[in-house]
Order: sequence, then C-alpha cells, then structure tokens
Amino acid sequence: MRITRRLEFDAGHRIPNHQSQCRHLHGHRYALEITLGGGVIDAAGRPDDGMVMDFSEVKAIAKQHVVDLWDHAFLVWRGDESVMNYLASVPGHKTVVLDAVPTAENLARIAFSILDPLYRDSYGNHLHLERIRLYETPNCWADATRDDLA
Ligand SMILES: Nc1nc2c(c(=O)[nH]1)N=C([C@H](O)[C@H](O)COP(=O)(O)OP(=O)(O)OP(=O)(O)O)CN2
Ligand SMILES: [Zn+2]
Repeated sequence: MRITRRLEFDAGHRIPNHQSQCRHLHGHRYALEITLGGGVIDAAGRPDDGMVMDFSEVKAIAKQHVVDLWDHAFLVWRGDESVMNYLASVPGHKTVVLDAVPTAENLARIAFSILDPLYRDSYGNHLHLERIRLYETPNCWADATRDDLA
C-alpha cells in the first residue's frame, strides 16, 4: 500500500548557469509530496489501526527535518560564490547552503536522502520512503526515488 502527504513552503533560489531567466534570484511556492510504502496496520484498538502511517506523523517528520528548514530560506549552491557572499553579508539571513545547484531534481534528491532514514521501519510494518515529488511550480516537478541517491 502507498500513501502520500503533501506539504508546501516558500523559498528563494537561482540556477547560476541557467541560460535563461532562472539565473536571476527568484522564489517559488514549492510543494513536497512524500510517498511511503508499507503494510496496513491491522491492530484493533490502536490509534493507527487501518493506516500505513498516520498522515499527521508523516507531516511532523517532514516539517521538522525539511520544510521548517527550507521555508522562507534562500537555497543556494555552495559554488555560487557571489550569492553566497551576498547572503553572508545580510545579518541573520535564513540561508540553506547545498552541495548541488537547487534544481527541482536536486532538491527532490536531497529531501529523499534526509527523510529516508527517518521513515524506515518506524512502524514495524516495513514502512519505507518510496518517492519524493518536488513541485517547483504547478507545472514543473521532479521525482526522486532510492535509485537517484548519489
Ligand atoms: N529540469 C529543470 N529545468 C528547470 C528547472 C529545474 O529545476 N529543473 N528550474 C527552472 C527555473 O528555476 C524555474 O523555476 C522554472 O521556470 P519555467 O520553466 O519558466 O517555469 P514556469 O512555471 O515559470 O513557466 P510557465 O511557462 O510560466 O509555466 C528552469 N528549468
Ligand atoms: Zn526557479
């Protein structure tokens, strides 16, 4: 069985070597969809009976480890020297420094690697993270699965 929980956040980014307008500083209303696989819990009387995992628990983990960190932050590739230097000059700025250019593909892959160990086996029903879908715009998204981890 598969379940999916969606969370949304706002963040700034740029793709420094992009040939068009994405090299400019801009932001998105991102959406993160977390798809988990696992068995449906069959334990009458338990609060999670009939669930793969309580959606509120799925949300709490993603919120604590990804969404709250990236929300209203600027996501910057550590090799983007001019923007790194500028953001460092802004007192108390919320900046997330990444080892890769902040494309939808890389953000999906990074979110997968952060969240993967946090969902695995926590419910004893072979729970596992199957896919992270990261929407950069309503029309553009990337899917990361285990095969995409570096
Ligand atoms: N494969 C990828 N291509 C692009 C990415 C990306 O992350 N992966 N990112 C961008 C830009 O950051 C931008 O967010 C997308 O721009 P655009 O294609 O213009 O998307 P819009 O929704 O604004 O376009 P509409 O045509 O207005 O729907 C570029 N490419
Ligand atoms: Zn963009």
